[in-house]
Amino acid sequence: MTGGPVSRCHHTVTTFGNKLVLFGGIRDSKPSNDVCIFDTTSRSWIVPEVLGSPPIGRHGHSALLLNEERILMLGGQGIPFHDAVWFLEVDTPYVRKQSQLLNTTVVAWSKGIFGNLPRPVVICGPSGVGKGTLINRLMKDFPSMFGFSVSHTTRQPRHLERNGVHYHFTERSWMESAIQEGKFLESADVHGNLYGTSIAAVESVANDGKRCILDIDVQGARAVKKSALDAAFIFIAPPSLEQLEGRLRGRGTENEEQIQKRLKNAKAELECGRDSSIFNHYLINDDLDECYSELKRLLGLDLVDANEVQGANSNQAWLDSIHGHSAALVGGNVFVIGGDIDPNVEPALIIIDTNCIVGGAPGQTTRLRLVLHKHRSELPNGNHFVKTSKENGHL
Ligand SMILES: Nc1nc2c(ncn2[C@@H]2O[C@H](COP(=O)(O)OP(=O)(O)O)[C@@H](O)[C@H]2O)c(=O)[nH]1
Ligand SMILES: Nc1ncnc2c1ncn2[C@@H]1O[C@H](COP(=O)(O)OP(=O)(O)O)[C@@H](O)[C@H]1O
Repeated sequence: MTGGPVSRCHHTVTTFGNKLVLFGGIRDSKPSNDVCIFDTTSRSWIVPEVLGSPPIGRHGHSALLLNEERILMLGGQGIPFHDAVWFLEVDTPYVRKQSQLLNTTVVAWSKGIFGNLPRPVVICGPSGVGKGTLINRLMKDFPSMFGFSVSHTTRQPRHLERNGVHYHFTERSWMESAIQEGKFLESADVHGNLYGTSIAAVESVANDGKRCILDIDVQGARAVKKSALDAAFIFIAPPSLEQLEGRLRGRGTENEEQIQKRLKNAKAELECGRDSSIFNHYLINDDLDECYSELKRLLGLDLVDANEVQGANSNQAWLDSIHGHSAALVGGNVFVIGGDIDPNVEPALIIIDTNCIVGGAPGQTTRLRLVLHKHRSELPNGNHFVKTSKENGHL
């Protein structure tokens, strides 16, 4: 509890049950991204635990509660189109679970995306099967399309492995407390070391508009399957255990004891790979080029020229820097009226459909849909379109 948030202006306040959720505004002359909650029953302020990577600070945005579970934050001065929609989850299953775990009030950020973002890809398979080789090739051929989820691990770095690129190499005690604090999407003991995917790792790839690739073990795959992350699961198997052993030895990164441990674990992993309730696809990495072609086919890349792939959503500017507008919710449609989109562009009417949204924290919220976007000159009766539409009974 505190005496209340620092004074500000151009923020929003949204009602949620008996609480008021305050977000953003100009604070100390800068756009803010903090979240404060006022409990109207106890008349006290709560500073919640905020999960997920937050949006950059904003002011002049609008906020609407959807389905009594998440607040849609829209626009803000100087905020580009691709960053204009964010959701602050206040009572989703994820938030409820994290609140229980952390025994405090929790809210969680999730970025809103128009249309479908390709699903993240989970790649699984025994040590030495060629996962890293295939993923490296994919990242090299399609750098603007894929981003690697950099896991945390307590294992020692190998020669040429770089901290923050291949893994975040970490102390076990640090990682265990971060897991307790809910910062990890999943974590598992693998071959005697702790590995885990942080929520920040997945979000940072998704926030760059890229398709996230996760290289995780079968325990991790099981946990991700149960999470809100709507991923595609691919298992890579070796042609035989003998060839797997040959590749592991050939790589020369493990000692004999570690090789034996990895080969022993490989048998159970290979059985799990056949579990169609987890894995959508099962690939055998015999000939590397063939396996890579098959992987590309599964990911819909077989007809794509690697040189031509660009980032998503680059030319949609209709929500660019919208601020000072008002927004209202009718049947899952967000009606956005007015607002300074650009000093040279007149206010508009925008309708955004939220009925089909999927995903959410930890990760993005996708399938927002633009229903209508009109400039003022295109609306009936110019200046008075709100009044006129009320009279007409529709917007
Ligand atoms: N559950 C989980 N497994 C991971 C994660 N990162 C890597 N792994 C798995 O841990 C295992 C060992 O990885 P690594 O030490 O890099 O050895 P390698 O697979 O032999 O190259 C592999 O099966 C990886 O897929 C993670 O974040 N979570
Ligand atoms: N299809 C293949 N045929 C032969 N060797 C392969 C093949 N795929 C990968 N390799 C080699 O096997 C070793 C292990 O591959 P790696 O990508 O490190 O496996 P993982 O990431 O699954 O542990 C590497 O030396 C790699 O060059």
